[in-house]
Amino acid sequence: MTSAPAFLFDLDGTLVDTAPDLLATMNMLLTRAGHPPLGPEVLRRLVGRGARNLIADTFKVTGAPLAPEAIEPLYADFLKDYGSHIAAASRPFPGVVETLDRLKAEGVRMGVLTNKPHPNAMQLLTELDLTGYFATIVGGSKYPWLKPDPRLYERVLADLGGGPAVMVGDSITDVQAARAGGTPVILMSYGYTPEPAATLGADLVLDDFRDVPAAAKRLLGIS
Ligand SMILES: O=C(O)COP(=O)(O)O
Ligand SMILES: [Mg+2]
Repeated sequence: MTSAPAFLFDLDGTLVDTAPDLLATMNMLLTRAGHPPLGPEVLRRLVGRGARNLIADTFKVTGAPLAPEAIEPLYADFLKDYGSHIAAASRPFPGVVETLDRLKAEGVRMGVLTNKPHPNAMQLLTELDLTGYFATIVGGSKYPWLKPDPRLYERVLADLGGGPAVMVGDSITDVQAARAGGTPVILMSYGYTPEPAATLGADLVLDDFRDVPAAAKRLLGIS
């Protein structure tokens, strides 16, 4: 038995730097529609509220907001294109794999809770050989809710067997989800968010993923 808490990890901007392949897909959709491409810094401000919101926001910042009925066909194109190169350039952030290895060796329960469409999340984690760390993986289209809906958080906590848990993410939806679920939340400073992570109300902001296990234990008062 371990005294460690369970961990719920966000995916994009927390475990994996997905910006390069997301950028390629968004720029394909934009240029095909006759709009200028986005730069990486703009994209990094828009990721985190699911693919449909990413499509709507991406077109909005190019000066060409979409009619609501235009989003669904673009979502279908997004899934197809993104799935064809999802891990071409996307890689785990520094320290992620070694930390997951360590936590797994300690018998810690871990899950992924992401607003990324569920098939994309499964494919990405499979191609990067990361699925084996997680007892549960919940992507944005698995249930009819996105983060920060508390029903989603409850499901994932239940999947992990209850008990103390910590959310590790990069954006405001991660903070709101954890608050609704009553668990502490750590944000990674290198992630995707329009506002600096330090302003989002997390219990702690970390620069290095390797510091997550010790910080989580401190937050929960576990030695
Ligand atoms: O919005 C997305 O597609 C990814 O979001 P995530 O940060 O919840 O993984
Ligand atoms: Mg994120």
